[in-house]
This record gives sequence, C-alpha cells and structure tokens, in this order.
Amino acid sequence: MTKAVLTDIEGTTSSIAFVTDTLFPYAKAHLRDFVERNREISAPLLDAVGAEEPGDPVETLLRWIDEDRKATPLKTLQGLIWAEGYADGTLKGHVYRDAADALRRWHDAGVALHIYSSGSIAAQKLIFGNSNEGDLTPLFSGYFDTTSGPKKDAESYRTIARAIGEAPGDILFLSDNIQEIDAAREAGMQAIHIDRETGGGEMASFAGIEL
Ligand SMILES: CSCCC(=O)C(=O)COP(=O)(O)O
Ligand SMILES: [Mg+2]
Repeated sequence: MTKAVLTDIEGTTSSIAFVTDTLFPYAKAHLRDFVERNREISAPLLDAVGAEEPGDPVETLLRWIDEDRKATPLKTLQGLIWAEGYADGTLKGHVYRDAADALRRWHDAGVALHIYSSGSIAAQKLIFGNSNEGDLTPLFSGYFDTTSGPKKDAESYRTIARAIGEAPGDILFLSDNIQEIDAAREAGMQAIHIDRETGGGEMASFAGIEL
C-alpha cells in the first residue's frame, strides 16, 4: 500500500533543461555579486567550500556549478541566489503538467507528498511555489535535501522514511536516476524509474502511475 510519495525534481517533476540552462547559469551570473552584497550569510558557506578545496571559494563554486556538484554549501547558496530571481520574476519554476496533475490527484486522495532533491529545501519550495503550474507547495507535507544524506546512498532513504513516519515499503520514490532508484529499493522503498528523455525507464511520465 502506498501511503506516501517521495519524488526527485530535476528530470522527474521538472525538466533537466530548466535546471542546467536556466537555474545554473543564473546562479553563475549572480554568484560573485550575491556574496559581496550578503557577506554575513555567505561567510560560513564560503568557509565550508574553502575547507573542502583550497583557493578562491567563489572560483571553486563557479567550477562546481559546471561540474554539477551536489555539495550542500553550493546548493544552499544557489537557493539564496535563485530566491532573488523568483522574487523579481526573472525565474519561473518548471513543472511538467503530468507531474502537477498526478501530484494534485494523489494529494486529493490523501497520499502524503514529499520532495527529495539535491537542491536545497529553500530552492525546492521556490520551484514549486513559483511554477508554471501555479503554487504547488500546499500539496507537500515535507521536503528533504542533501542534509538527509546523498541521494545514491540507501541510508538516506531509511533516514527519510523515519522522518516521514511510514515504513519504507509504504513509500513510493520517483526519480530519473537509476542509482537513486537502486538506493531507495535497497532501503525497502517502492520505486519507479521515470525516463522522460529516452523512454527507457519504467515510466515516461507520471500519467500512468497508479498508487
Ligand atoms: C530544487 S531545483 C534545483 C535542482 C538542483 O539544484 C539539483 O541539483 C537537482 O537535483 P535533483 O536531485 O532534483 O535531481
Ligand atoms: Mg533527478
């Protein structure tokens, strides 16, 4: 029985292109200016970057964006930078229509909906709160990011199941990344591999998923 759904964002509810061609370039373009204007909030994040790699932490962060590193200080800073873009209307979150429809249907049926993304929890709330499908945040009961652990590590899914308060077997995880799917299954969750690009996964969209 499925009591809760846990879903990835990039490539699953939302297009990879929106993240790589819009969000990441926006963060790169505004990173240096943001940390100069927000020294107090940025300092511990830059320190955390410096602890991982020597050199100019801003240069390190710019390279990490190109490398799509899922490092928590980078993801936290990206969320703070994107907040300004959503606030002034430059950014509009992308959510596939089939994903929004299914999430609304499952929420109305009483299924608890949760997000698990490498994007920070603040960034998750922004993409769903300012989306082309409207404000979807009322649909969600909880949000999880890299502070719950890496997405390819089974232990992260055990931690999240405990936080949700359901047995792993009663939680359905959705992702475009097969290594994340494998990790969730290792933790005992139900999981469906969504492949919107090639159709090679178990589902090409949310449309056919029956809970
Ligand atoms: C919260 S939108 C930005 C997504 C992001 O920064 C990212 O790294 C995507 O990772 P996901 O785990 O959603 O595939
Ligand atoms: Mg993904």
